[in-house]
Amino acid sequence: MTETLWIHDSEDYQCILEKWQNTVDVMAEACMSPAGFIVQHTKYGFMTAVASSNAENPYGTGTVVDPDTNLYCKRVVETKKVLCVNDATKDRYWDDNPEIKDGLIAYLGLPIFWPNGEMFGTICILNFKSTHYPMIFQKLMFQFRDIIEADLQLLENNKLLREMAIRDELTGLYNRRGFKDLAQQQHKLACRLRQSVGLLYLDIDDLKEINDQVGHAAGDEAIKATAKVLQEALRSNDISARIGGDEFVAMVFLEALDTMEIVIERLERRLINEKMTFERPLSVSIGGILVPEQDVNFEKLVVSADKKMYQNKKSKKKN
Ligand SMILES: Nc1nc2c(ncn2[C@@H]2O[C@H](COP(=O)(O)OP(=O)(O)OP(=O)(O)O)[C@@H](O)[C@H]2O)c(=O)[nH]1
Repeated sequence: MTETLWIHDSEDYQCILEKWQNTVDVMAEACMSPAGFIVQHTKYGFMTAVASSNAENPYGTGTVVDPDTNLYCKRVVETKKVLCVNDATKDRYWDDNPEIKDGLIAYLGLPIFWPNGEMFGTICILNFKSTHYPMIFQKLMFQFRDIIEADLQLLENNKLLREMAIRDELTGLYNRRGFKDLAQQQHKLACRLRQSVGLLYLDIDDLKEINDQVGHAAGDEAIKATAKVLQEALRSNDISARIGGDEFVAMVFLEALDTMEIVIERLERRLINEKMTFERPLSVSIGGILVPEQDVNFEKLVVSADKKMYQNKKSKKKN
């Protein structure tokens, strides 16, 4: 959740930033402050996610400051507590604070937390003159902080729900819906780049037998092991999904020297060598087809790849 990404770079947060702008403007006006901010903190530093739009505010939205800079907000992030500075020029601690150089000598700020309790950043107001902030300002800012944290919770919940709709719970791979959406997008990109694309269909051999003879947990282990091999053996831009009980698909982007046979052989080698806790090698049948450039119907392509897989499974059973 708290990956070190700026919320500014995430599409999910664009809708909320507009609302936060109004919040910060109202907060600055109500607290008679020339500069109010919501600041995000990541390992890359501090960013003014939103800056109040007062004409005299020296810092605009999107200003990034190095993580080691002795900002007022840095102190809030370190202590995870409210910070009230009436006049920073009277305290040597702030000698190297760059905000003083810009005239902002008074500060009132509170920490903001992500829903999982990690630090998000701060909400704060600053002033050009020595200021004794009345308690009502602090109360007001706590209220605004609660609104911001509720927004973060809502957005993270939405992200989680969206993620759950496209992911398979057991393996963490995409499910059928997630695969279809992403594969369609990536296929278009590959066509533009004139890159060949393959579609693989994988089906675990005799999973019913494993379930019946060794137990359902062993069956689950075989499914998870197959998913792990797909994740590890394919490239990061290839797309893997579990689309049924013991059925998987993968869209692979073939590099110049790769052929689909080479990719399939690599997968087969990795699968057979995968260590299981039960006395049986992991055996998976694979079928692959090349994806045409035009008019792609993924449902039909998956059926074709499935047929190819089935031929391979039949020929294995004969041997
Ligand atoms: N352990 C476990 N088993 C599952 C899961 N989903 C489906 N299965 C089982 O997977 C088995 C698949 O059986 P089949 O389709 O007959 O395939 P198979 O036994 O692998 O036989 P072949 O495909 O012919 O090699 C069924 O018994 C399902 O109950 C799951 O999430 N966990």
